[in-house]
Order: sequence, then C-alpha cells, then structure tokens
Amino acid sequence: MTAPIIRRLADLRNLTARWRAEGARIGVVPTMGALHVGHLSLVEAAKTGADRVIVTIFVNPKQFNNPDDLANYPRTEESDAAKLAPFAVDAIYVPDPDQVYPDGFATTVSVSGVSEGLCGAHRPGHFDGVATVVTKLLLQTQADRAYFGEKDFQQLMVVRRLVSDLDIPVEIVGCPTVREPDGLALSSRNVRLSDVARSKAPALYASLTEAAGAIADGTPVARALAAARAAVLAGGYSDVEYLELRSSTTLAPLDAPTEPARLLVAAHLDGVRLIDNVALCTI
Ligand SMILES: Nc1ncnc2c1ncn2[C@@H]1O[C@H](COP(=O)(O)OP(=O)(O)OP(=O)(O)O)[C@@H](O)[C@H]1O
Ligand SMILES: CC(C)(CO)[C@@H](O)C(=O)[O-]
Ligand code: BAL
Repeated sequence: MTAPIIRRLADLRNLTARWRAEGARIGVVPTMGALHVGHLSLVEAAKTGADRVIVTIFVNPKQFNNPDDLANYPRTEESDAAKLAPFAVDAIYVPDPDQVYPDGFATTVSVSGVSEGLCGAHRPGHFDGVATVVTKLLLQTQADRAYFGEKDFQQLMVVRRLVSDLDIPVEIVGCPTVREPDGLALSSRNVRLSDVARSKAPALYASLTEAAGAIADGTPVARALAAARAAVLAGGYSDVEYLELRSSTTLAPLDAPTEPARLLVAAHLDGVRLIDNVALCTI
C-alpha cells in the first residue's frame, strides 16, 4: 500500500504525536527524491531499526550552490511513492517549501571543521544548506533514529557533528554505499550521464580501490593519489576536484594511514559531478 503523502508540518506533528504516545520509535530517511536502490537500502535499515518510518523528500534549494544543478535535479514524486510502496513506510513527508522555509526565515546552521575542504571547498554554502535543512527535518519529524548514506561521507560527518553539538536527541545511523555491479556508486545524478559516459563512469571507483590497495600495501600516499588522479582522467573524467586521504573519524587530512582512513574523491564526467569514497583496509 502507498504511504500517505504529508505536505504540512501540522499534519506530520499529529502523526508523530500519536506514535510517540504509543511508545513507537520513529526512524527518518531524509532524501531529495529520485529514489534509487541506495535510498531504499536506507529505508530497509530504518524498517529494521524503528517502529515507524518516515521518508522525507525535499529538494532543498539552500544546499545548491549552482542554479543549473538545482534546476536539473530530477523530481519524480509519483514514481518515488511507487518505489516505496513495497517497504510499507508509514509516511512520506514532502513538505511544501513554506513548511521548511516560511516567510522571514533567517536562521542558518553552520558546522565548521568537518564541513571545510573536500565538497565544502568546491560547493560554497552547500553544507550550511544541508545542516540547516537536516536540523529542521530532524526536529520536524521528532525522529529517534535518522539514516544517512556513507556515499555522502562528509555530509554524514557534518550531520553527526551538528546533532552532537546541538544536543538533538536522535541517533545517526550511517549505511554502506550501494553500487552498480561495475562499482559505480548509485546516485540520483547518474541518470544525467550519456550512455558513453556511463560506460566510463566506473573508472572513479576502480581508481579509488586501486589507490586504497596500494596505500595499504605501503605505497607512499602522495604517489598513490597522483596515480589515482591520472587514472580517473585517463578513464574519461574531465577533471578531478579533489582526491584526498582523510581520517575516518575527524576528516582531518592525513599524509599516511596512521589511523582509520578514507579516500574521498569528486570528479566531473560528461558535465556531471560525481563523488565517491572508500575505507582504507589497514592493519
Ligand atoms: N549509493 C548509495 N548508497 C547508500 N546511500 C546512498 C547512496 N546514494 C545516496 N545515498 C544516501 O541517500 C540519502 C539521500 O541522498 P540524495 O537524495 O542526495 O541522493 P543521491 O543519490 O546522493 O543524489 P545526488 O548524489 O545526486 O545528490 C543520503 O543520505 C545519501 O547519502
Ligand atoms: C540529507 C539531504 C536530504 C538534505 O537535503 C541531502 O543532502 C541528501 O539527499 O543527501
Ligand atoms: N547527495 C547530497 C546532496 C547534494 O548533492 O546536494
């Protein structure tokens, strides 16, 4: 059965108040829609970890630094609802824009540290937009648990930080990246790739895993990163925005894998900006 689509905060509050009175634990999966199997893996995790599940769909204008990116972002509410039907979620919250940003809205949640560098350096204002809307969605849904993908690893770190700093009573659950059989991380933006570009796209993940293996085997980090950058470009990407080794816990830049670490990358293919990251397997 298709879950009810809720567009007004007052209606959402009526539902969550009832669930809370029943003692139900609420899980939320925040999304921008154009749902794919990566999103659905978060929904599955939420169904296991909570008694009631809300999926939110809101294309948040405040996190788009590029107006074309916002204009081209896929909006597919009807098919999103159909994809959620087999999961029997309890509500789909698709807020009208004024329910998130009413007239006079003047607050920004800005997280320093983990939001700097990587995507933060290349998408000015992006993480302020993410932090602001995630704070609102967590407070609006009154969720006990919220599910985010590791594909957007820096975003996950920003969300963990803000929840801890602002004492929001919610547990943040990070979920592994779901990939196509050829390794490409599922992303709503993949649909914008031409067939030719799609065939080249796996070079990103292949280069990352190759570099991660080389670093684990003792190759100096700078050399492994340079080789990976060259491989991404040779694979057909037009430019590499960043390709860095960072701490998995603080996101601090690392010259060597002296603690749990991740390789993170952003690159352009066919005019589409793709991101990915992998954990380093070290002893
Ligand atoms: N391949 C994936 N595996 C696991 N989680 C994912 C994957 N792709 C997206 N997610 C998660 O789904 C949630 C909603 O993401 P979003 O709606 O931005 O989709 P998206 O595919 O990341 O879109 P895009 O990358 O084009 O912005 C985020 O927590 C994100 O990390
Ligand atoms: C977390 C999020 C739903 C906030 O708009 C978005 O950044 C996303 O889809 O990853
Ligand atoms: N997946 C993160 C949302 C964005 O790219 O704006």
